[in-house]
Amino acid sequence: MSVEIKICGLSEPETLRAALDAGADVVGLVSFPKSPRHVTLARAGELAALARGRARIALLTVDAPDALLAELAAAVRPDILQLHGAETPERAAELKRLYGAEIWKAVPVATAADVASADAWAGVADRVLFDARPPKESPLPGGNGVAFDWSLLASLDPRRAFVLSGGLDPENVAEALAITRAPAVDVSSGVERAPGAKDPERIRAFVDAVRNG
Ligand SMILES: O=C(O)c1ccccc1NCC(=O)[C@H](O)[C@H](O)COP(=O)(O)O
Repeated sequence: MSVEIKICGLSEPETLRAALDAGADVVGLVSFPKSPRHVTLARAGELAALARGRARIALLTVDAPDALLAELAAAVRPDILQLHGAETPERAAELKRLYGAEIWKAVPVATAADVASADAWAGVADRVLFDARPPKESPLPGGNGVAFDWSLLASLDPRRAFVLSGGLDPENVAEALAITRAPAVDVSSGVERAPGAKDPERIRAFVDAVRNG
């Protein structure tokens, strides 16, 4: 089966189109004001309208309050809610009920125990997204362009619905897939020319590296 590709942190129509044209399966919109990839409510709605029907849309939030989530969900109509904060399984289940979207829960990984902690999300998260632990000085819980030790995932059942994330790029994704046999990959910094500025050429190179090694 082909590996699912998510390009995250798209914030401009031009680069969103590049991701869609390259064949991304999922496009991610970040609502987190400290992020260089943050999109306003209006921009999120505009980008979602461009993507709808061509790729699934992931809305990424970090402990967003109810009122903001309701506004974002109305504007974006996300297929996926990707949670990067301290959400509990109960909160995630509530959001799934409210918005009828898949839940992808980011789990930061540095050790085997971190990977095992993902079991707490069984039956609640449709996917666990294994991401690197953010560097101490980073204001961002994700999107830091940092990889973790991929061998920590090597014994996971590839039939399990997980997403490999963190520090992937066109140059390393084939090796990451060979080690983890991940059914899906997620990238942000690795397809940028500067923080928040996606590079269409690197987006195409990433998709090509996943599809063709
Ligand atoms: O991308 C951001 O700026 C961001 C901000 C706040 C929470 C999460 C964020 N990104 C999460 C993602 O889904 C990234 O794609 C994932 O962490 C991988 O990022 P990268 O290592 O830069 O490829």
